[in-house]
Amino acid sequence: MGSTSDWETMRHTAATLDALGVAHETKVVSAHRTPQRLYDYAASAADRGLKVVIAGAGGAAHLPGMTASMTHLPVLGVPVESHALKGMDSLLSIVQMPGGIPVGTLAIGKAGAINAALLGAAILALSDTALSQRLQEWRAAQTDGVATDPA
Ligand SMILES: Nc1c(C(=O)O)ncn1[C@@H]1O[C@H](COP(=O)(O)O)[C@@H](O)[C@H]1O
Repeated sequence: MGSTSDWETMRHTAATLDALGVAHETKVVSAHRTPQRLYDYAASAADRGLKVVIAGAGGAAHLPGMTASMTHLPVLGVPVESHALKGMDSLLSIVQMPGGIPVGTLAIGKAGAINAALLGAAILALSDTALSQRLQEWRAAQTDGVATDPA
């Protein structure tokens, strides 16, 4: 994530990955404030054994796109809700990538943070049958938890 202030949103990604039993690391890396850290992180990600990168950032959210430019791993972008523009700036700056360098863009805020974890897990589950089973169980539990009555 681009800042420690994004953790309030991105903790939902981490919590969902924990619930699914997906190993992960959490780091603060900013394309703007720590460009060398971003370069080192993105350029070494695949060699370090990472499989998917989830990048959350707000405002002028260049982090996901710049990460995607330096790794061939799938990059999922979470637009963190900004104060001034309610995350529309984050969304548009993540989703409008030039052709050739894709970022899989999720929804603004908490829902996007949760869904990034679920989508990342689904990618990993293509080659991990135990994770695929856990993901299906998670989905079934969610379905079971939806009430039929509103109150
Ligand atoms: N969008 C980016 C990038 C980046 O894209 O590299 N680095 C920090 N930020 C964002 O700035 C916002 C405000 O950060 P502060 O709360 O630290 O001022 C955060 O949402 C962060 O993701």
